[in-house]
Amino acid sequence: MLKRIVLASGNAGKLREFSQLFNSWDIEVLPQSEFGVSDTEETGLSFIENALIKARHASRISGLPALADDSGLAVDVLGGAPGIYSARYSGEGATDARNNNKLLEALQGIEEVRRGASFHCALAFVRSFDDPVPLVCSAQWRGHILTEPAGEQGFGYDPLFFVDAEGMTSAQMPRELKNRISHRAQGVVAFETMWQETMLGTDLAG
Ligand SMILES: O=c1nc[nH]c2c1ncn2[C@H]1C[C@H](O)[C@@H](COP(=O)(O)OP(=O)(O)OP(=O)(O)O)O1
Ligand SMILES: [Mg+2]
Repeated sequence: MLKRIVLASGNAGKLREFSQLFNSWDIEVLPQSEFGVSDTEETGLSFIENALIKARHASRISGLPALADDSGLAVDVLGGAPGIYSARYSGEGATDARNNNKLLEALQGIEEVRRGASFHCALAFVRSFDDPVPLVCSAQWRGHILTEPAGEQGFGYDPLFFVDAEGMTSAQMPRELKNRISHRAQGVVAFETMWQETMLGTDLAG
């Protein structure tokens, strides 16, 4: 039996990472665009709520189980901003470049030791749009925000996110490294544990 789930995201950077993160899984993870699912409003007040909203929306339209990622960057000295508003940080027509510029402006004059930040990733999986027992989990990744961008890999805030343990930004990491240690990578590990505890033996997971 073909096991297919919809990946409820329109972000090309995330989709690239998920295709590697789910590479070894015995399921087909297909982007929502293949089912004509477009973005929905992210009205939640937390990463987890927004992940659930996106997963339910994609499942409703595709008729398939769906997995969503809601993620973002929380900067300590900004009280956790931009947080769940990371993608919309620079307002109407926001792009990664504008968001990064706005972040640099917000942190102007702030010394390195006070530039700590975390990437957050919430994952939500629903078997159907009205699934009363979704699988949800989340993970964080610690770093600090540089004063200028470095690196070409990845997406979003990666060029500004310096990971001290690796001595480089997440945009300077080879794809394999980021996909071993990132908030999203850790989230998928947590998700896999829940998946094995609840889904194995069901139709979906075989
Ligand atoms: O590994 C990452 N490296 C760099 N930046 C990242 C990462 N992970 C999330 N981010 C940033 C991008 C975006 O500014 C926001 C996610 O917003 P978020 O609403 O979850 O995603 P999105 O709107 O781009 O696509 P979608 O909602 O269709 O999944 O956090
Ligand atoms: Mg979004």
